[in-house]
Amino acid sequence: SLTLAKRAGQIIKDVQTSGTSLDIVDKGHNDPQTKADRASQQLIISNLTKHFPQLTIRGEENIPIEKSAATSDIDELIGSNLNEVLQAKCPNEFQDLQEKDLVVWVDPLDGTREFTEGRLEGVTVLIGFATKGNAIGGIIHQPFYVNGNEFGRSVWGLVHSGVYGKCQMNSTPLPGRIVAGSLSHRSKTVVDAVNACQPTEVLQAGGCGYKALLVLERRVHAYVHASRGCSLWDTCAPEAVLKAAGGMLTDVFGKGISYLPTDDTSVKTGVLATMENHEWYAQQIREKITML
Ligand SMILES: Nc1ncnc2c1ncn2[C@@H]1O[C@H](COP(=O)(O)O)[C@@H](OP(=O)(O)O)[C@H]1O
Ligand SMILES: [Mg+2]
Repeated sequence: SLTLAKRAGQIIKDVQTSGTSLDIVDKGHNDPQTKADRASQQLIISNLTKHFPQLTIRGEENIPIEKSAATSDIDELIGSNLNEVLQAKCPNEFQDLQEKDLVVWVDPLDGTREFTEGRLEGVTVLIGFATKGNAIGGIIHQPFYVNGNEFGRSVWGLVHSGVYGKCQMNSTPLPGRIVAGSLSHRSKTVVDAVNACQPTEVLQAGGCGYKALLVLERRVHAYVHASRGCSLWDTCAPEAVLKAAGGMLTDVFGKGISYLPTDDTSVKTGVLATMENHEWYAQQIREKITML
């Protein structure tokens, strides 16, 4: 999956630099899909299915998956990521997990609105793993990340094991109370919930995966999205990565999210993510907001 997330990121970059039409399909209110979303999902799901046919896989895009999209160059690339992956210790409780016990939630391109508008930092590829309804592992790949000579990065985590890849935890305490909120999906309730947290600063940014990285690296104190708009593929990988680092991602009222493979994939009670003081934020929101 790490290999696939990186390769999908390259496909997204290739689409962006090709300068050709993004072939945008409007999936509904403020929910675009581009050819990069479709190609990324084809690649990830066809290859995962080829290697692990018994997995339950749910992807954001409603497209038929073609077996021919699984290519052998992926098999060769997997070797180059094995060392990185094998450094992680698999916790005892997951050692007996079988393919059929896992549900994989795939967001092939999180932050599509930002992608179409050229705000590329917020674009991520998200692959999350759940068992018995709980998020246990996840990859957040950020194809347009730039840091010196580094272009693109993957951050991944396994609950009770740790967080791996390229992330830089801010070690100095962050002043004030900085709350990250949506840039492209703002309603009165979304704004009210952010304000309920008494922010000293609000950072509007695109993408659920990107905002989870802001929380993880302690560039914001909390990510709050009081909307019914996020889906399980948006939150599974971010939740697993944050939990692996000792943080939390729940609905805005502080209640856990179930990742069982139901037909209804929307996270109807919003998203709250923090590394500390999670319950305080949930309490502030509960006092001001009763329903979304
Ligand atoms: N009100 C809403 N309507 C539609 N989609 C929403 C939404 N709120 C959040 N989302 C989805 O949640 C993800 C993060 O949103 P945001 O950037 O506003 O934080 C985006 O995923 P995708 O880009 O994968 O479609 C977006 O589509
Ligand atoms: Mg998404």
